[in-house]
Amino acid sequence: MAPTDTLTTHNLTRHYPSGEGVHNINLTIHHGEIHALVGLNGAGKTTLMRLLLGMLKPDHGTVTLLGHNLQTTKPQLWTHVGHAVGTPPVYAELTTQANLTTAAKLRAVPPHHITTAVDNVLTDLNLEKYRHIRARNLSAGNRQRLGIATGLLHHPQLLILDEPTNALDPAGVISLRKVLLDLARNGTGILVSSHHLDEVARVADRITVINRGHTIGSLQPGTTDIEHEFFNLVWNDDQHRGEE
Ligand SMILES: Nc1ncnc2c1ncn2[C@@H]1O[C@H](COP(=O)(O)OP(=O)(O)OP(=O)(O)O)[C@@H](O)[C@H]1O
Repeated sequence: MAPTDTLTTHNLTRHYPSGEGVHNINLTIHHGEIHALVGLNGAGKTTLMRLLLGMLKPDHGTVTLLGHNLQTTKPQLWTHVGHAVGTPPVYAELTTQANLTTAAKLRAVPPHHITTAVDNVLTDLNLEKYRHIRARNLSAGNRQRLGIATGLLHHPQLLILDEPTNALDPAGVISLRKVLLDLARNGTGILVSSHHLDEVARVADRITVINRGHTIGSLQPGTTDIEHEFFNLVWNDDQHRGEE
């Protein structure tokens, strides 16, 4: 693992009984980069992210996270990692503010900095007017904003977001884009999955394509016809794998 990497994987593999899963994934996320993961429904994006975060155990392969083997790492390491993968980790009965304060404590934000960290993320993700609303009464989009906010309010060194914009309105997409660019500018390595190629192409430094559980190539964020490039890669991979 180079000092510039926040995360590397080596031949990371997890098979489901159906034969699906992810196979021999070698991935790096550098400090300060936004690395996008794109693929069709069922390609393996969530499975891969869950493996990276220790939510699933691999059959083979390793994950090195901030220089530590994921299997043997100490709990303190997680204070440098943020994520929003799966159901937002929010407490339905707590207000937006109380959820964020709790998340800040769990992520070891110094006590004297918690109020500022919470206020900043409420502003950055336009949640200020929902500060005193219980999470169970938030709309789906605002609950997604809150889930993302709990994942990044401690300015982690590594941030992993699965489909963070799927419930967001255009204003939310723009707010999140700015937040991610600011974090990356300050050194956070970010892995973000999305179905929206145009959107990820605006923020990503690198785009990795995953298909049928394999990483099959990368796309250049500035490319004009990026969708065409994407479908070419997927189509060629499908032809190559046939009925495998
Ligand atoms: N717990 C599980 N048991 C068996 N198969 C699973 C399980 N979870 C996922 N799969 C299968 O593994 C494949 C990859 O699923 P995954 O959720 O990782 O894809 P994805 O790229 O995140 O898809 P989407 O874009 O639809 O969210 C799919 O075919 C899915 O049906």
